[in-house]
Amino acid sequence: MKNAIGEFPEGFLWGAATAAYQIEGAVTEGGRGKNIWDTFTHTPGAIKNGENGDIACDHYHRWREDIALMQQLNLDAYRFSIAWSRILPQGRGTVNQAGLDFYSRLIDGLLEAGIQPFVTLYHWDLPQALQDEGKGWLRRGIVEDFVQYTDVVTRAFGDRVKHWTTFNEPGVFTWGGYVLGEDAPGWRMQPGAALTALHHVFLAHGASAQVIRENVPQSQVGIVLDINVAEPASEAPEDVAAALRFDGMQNRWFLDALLRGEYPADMVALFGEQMPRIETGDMQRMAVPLDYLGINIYRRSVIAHGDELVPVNYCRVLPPGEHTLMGWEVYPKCIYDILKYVNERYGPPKIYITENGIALPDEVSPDGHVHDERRIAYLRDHLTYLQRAIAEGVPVRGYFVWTLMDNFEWALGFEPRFGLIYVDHQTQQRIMKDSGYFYADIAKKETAVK
Ligand SMILES: OC[C@H]1NNC[C@@H](O)[C@@H]1O
Repeated sequence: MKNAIGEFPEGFLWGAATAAYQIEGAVTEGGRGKNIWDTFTHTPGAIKNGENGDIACDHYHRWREDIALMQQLNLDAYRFSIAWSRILPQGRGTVNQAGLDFYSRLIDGLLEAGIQPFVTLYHWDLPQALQDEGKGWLRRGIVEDFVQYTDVVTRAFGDRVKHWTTFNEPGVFTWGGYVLGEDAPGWRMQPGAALTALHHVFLAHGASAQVIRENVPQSQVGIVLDINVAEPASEAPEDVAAALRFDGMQNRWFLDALLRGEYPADMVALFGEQMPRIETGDMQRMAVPLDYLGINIYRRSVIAHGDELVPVNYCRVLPPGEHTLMGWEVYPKCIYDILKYVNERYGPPKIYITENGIALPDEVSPDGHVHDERRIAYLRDHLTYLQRAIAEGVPVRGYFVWTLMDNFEWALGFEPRFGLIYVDHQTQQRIMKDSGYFYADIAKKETAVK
């Protein structure tokens, strides 16, 4: 298919992405159980401006309106996550039928609108009961809980949902949750805990993939990683070494484990005593064949030696130039670089860009529109580099903008606006931004030539 950016493969999917806790709200409705982000966002000082996702975009009640907006965007696909605690309020055991019913209606609505559902099983919102019982992902038994959750959901929706992502950005919610303290459950400087949690997440990923394939004929199974090419800030040996360590932590730890069944030796040596307990067969259990790799990419990583974040000892250098509201550099070539990096080293069968977007201080102009020219430029420039990588043979089969509509940006609250659609979080009014119209034109199918 051809559009204003260039030529894309036939069947290329144009999508947008969201996550349950960031958009749904209705945290005490429909039988939903508490999760660790409910707890974390109500912890004083945890979230900027003391904000939380109790209401968020009220998507739980407005999902029909939101599907209509997806149709205006000409979306082929919509990536969203299911809240585990809506399905199993206590994390295991009794199933909440109202939770299944909500997602069933949403999925039917998407299919009626001609939009393919791409489901993420876990986008950070662990049922609080599992955290309380045994520290959540630190308990190896949680793998069985995740298997039960996978089984319930894939039996319920496998007749209509074919694309299943097990986890979104496992590195972010473990490193953020156990080292940086920026994500739930908010622990700090526990790298050993992060690595143990991550090991159990990897095991849960492998076990979940097996269940998905048993329950869903013709399923496509993947995982979503936030990988990022590391560039040394200088040619100084300590910066080059730091960039290699960063590459090991940010990229090879995940790609080697999940695609090759081994942790990278240099990082195993570096982590030493912090390494998780690995039982015989673990590495084979996690490295199940994948139908696709999801890549979330926003920026490049310029890395120098640092005294913090022991033992990886790196710090990010922010180059001059344009930056986003997240403090991230705008560097469109990052999407080309990461795709070439992954394809040349690991050669996954299929790749989706599962998140790419920019946080801006969007405002509604007096004319009632949101003129977000910077987002249009960001999308255009990244898509141009994406098209170049595809033309050079990288098997990218779809692209999802982060995000459909302005939503709850975790520890930063609602201030960073990433959406193609503006949301007034007081009134819940939705306004298509100029970038939404731009993207709708990109995604529009060529009208058949009569
Ligand atoms: O920071 C922007 C996004 N990054 N990936 C995970 C999403 O939940 C975030 O909102």
